[in-house]
Amino acid sequence: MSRIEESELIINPDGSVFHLHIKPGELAKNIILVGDPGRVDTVASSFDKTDYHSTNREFVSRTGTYKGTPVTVLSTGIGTDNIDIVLNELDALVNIDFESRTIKEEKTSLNIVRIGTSGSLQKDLPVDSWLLSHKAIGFDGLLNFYDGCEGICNLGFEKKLMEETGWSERLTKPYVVEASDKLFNLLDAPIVYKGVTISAPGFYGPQGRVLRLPLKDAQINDKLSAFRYEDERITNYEMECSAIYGLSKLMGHHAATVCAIIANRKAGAYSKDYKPVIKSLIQYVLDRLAH
Ligand SMILES: O=P(O)(O)O[C@H]1O[C@H](CO)[C@@H](O)[C@H]1O
Ligand SMILES: O=c1cc[nH]c(=O)[nH]1
Repeated sequence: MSRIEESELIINPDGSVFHLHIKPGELAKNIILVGDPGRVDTVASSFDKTDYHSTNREFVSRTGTYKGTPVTVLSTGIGTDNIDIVLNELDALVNIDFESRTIKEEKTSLNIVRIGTSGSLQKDLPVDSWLLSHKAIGFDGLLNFYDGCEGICNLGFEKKLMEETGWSERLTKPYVVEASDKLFNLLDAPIVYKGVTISAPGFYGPQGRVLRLPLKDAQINDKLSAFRYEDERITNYEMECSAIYGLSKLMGHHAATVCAIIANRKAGAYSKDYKPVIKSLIQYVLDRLAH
């Protein structure tokens, strides 16, 4: 087994991994990812007890138990570039031996649930609802850097999407990846909307928002809302799901994203107060994980 060099897997003097500042053994198998560091204590406040905590940059974590089930909650900050750090370091914590710097023979598979906020692309998908992402479309391009990505992507969906939107050559190629069946089924319920989520590499132009700068394609959101692939439609925008789904699949972890819809882009509406919606979504996810 070849040794991973100091420059490739950076371990801090206290034995924790470079960005997350978490040590092997301090991570639960059930992981909740949130974008906002301020959301971490909203999750951890429901724990029976907290055993470990860490803070570095936007990466804040708490590990404890909820109704006896071990859970780690970790903030990712915004964007799929951060997800590259988070997923690689979470995987390293369980699947690389930090002493010998070698990949472990026996792999651990994590359950990763992202609880986020999102903007709807369909008029009938109201603000303050919950949406579970069956598929994610990465407008960010991150997964395209990893070998084997074609093997886990829906190439037919990608092709039709590029054809129907007149995808510009100047943009990175979109990739389409699925949630883990196991976690999707665990989080599914009649009150939860299901859909296909775009992860955008920005909040404004990349999600079709115009403040002062005009877009290259002013019709992009209309095209995306009208698009259909088999029986599925594109439902919402956020900024992390695609990379979580893609990297989890490549590394052998389970992942699902469930978001509170805080804006309806077609109706021009914004939630009056999304915090209680997120709070009840957190409770819902914790109860499902502890079931
Ligand atoms: O509320 P979070 O989890 O951060 O999710 C959404 O909110 C941020 C943008 O405001 C992006 O991270 C997007 O994905
Ligand atoms: O419209 C929205 C709302 C939340 N998060 C996003 O990325 N987009």
